[in-house]
Amino acid sequence: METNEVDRERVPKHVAIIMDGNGRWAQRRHLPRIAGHKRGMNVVEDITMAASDLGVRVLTLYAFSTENWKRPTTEVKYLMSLPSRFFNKFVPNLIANNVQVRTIGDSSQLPAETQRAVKQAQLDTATCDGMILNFALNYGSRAEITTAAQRIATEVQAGDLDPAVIDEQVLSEHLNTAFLGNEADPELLIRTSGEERLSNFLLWQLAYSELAFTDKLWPDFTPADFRAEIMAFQQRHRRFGGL
Ligand SMILES: CCc1cc(N2CCCCCC2)n2ncc(-c3ccc(F)cc3)c2n1
Repeated sequence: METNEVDRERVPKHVAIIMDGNGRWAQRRHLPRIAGHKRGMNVVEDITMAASDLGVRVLTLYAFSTENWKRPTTEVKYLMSLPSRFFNKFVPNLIANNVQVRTIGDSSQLPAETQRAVKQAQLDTATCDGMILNFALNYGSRAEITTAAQRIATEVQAGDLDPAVIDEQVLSEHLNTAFLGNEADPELLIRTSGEERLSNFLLWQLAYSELAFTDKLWPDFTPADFRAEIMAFQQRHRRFGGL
């Protein structure tokens, strides 16, 4: 049965998004690339509210990859100012909607001001027990898995871990997403701008996820587009009287 409403009983618990197309959006309008990133930041708040309203438990957003350092210095500098801009503008609304901010990735390499803003936002929202808004910052999945392997090997070497007990659960517990427990693996990945690649994002966690690719550029992605992706996900999982 087709429907034009989201079934709130079957909303994916964890949704991950690769927010692509910001530079292209600006170029099509003969604007500087950073105009696309600025617009994209406002879309982050719109989609965060839409996801929270639908009852999504975890929303993971790929904000800055380990590969993004290769971009022009001026663009990286602007990107690194966005967390502060985001929180100055949206923290009151996040708290009003009980949204908790978390991050994954190696934040130690970010500028001090960026780290400060992110740490402050996590402190300000630590008691919120609604949706978790999880920013992937200076994140790379292969680096995450490599670090997990190194940590497991160190525990074995120290005699704290028997190699015989190393299973998928043990590896998951050593990933950045371990704090998400049973909700660490996204049920749905959305990537905007028409690119159909994972780009070193959550490679372990996405093993069984539905992958949705839309041609919409991130700055043009609306709450209605987000709800349409959730409905499409539910259509893929529609029950025909079975389990
Ligand atoms: C650090 C790069 C970056 C880029 C970026 N863009 C640019 C590229 C993607 C589209 C969205 C806008 N956003 N948008 C929000 C944040 C943000 C990150 C952490 C945080 F705790 C709060 C907000 C952000 N961060």
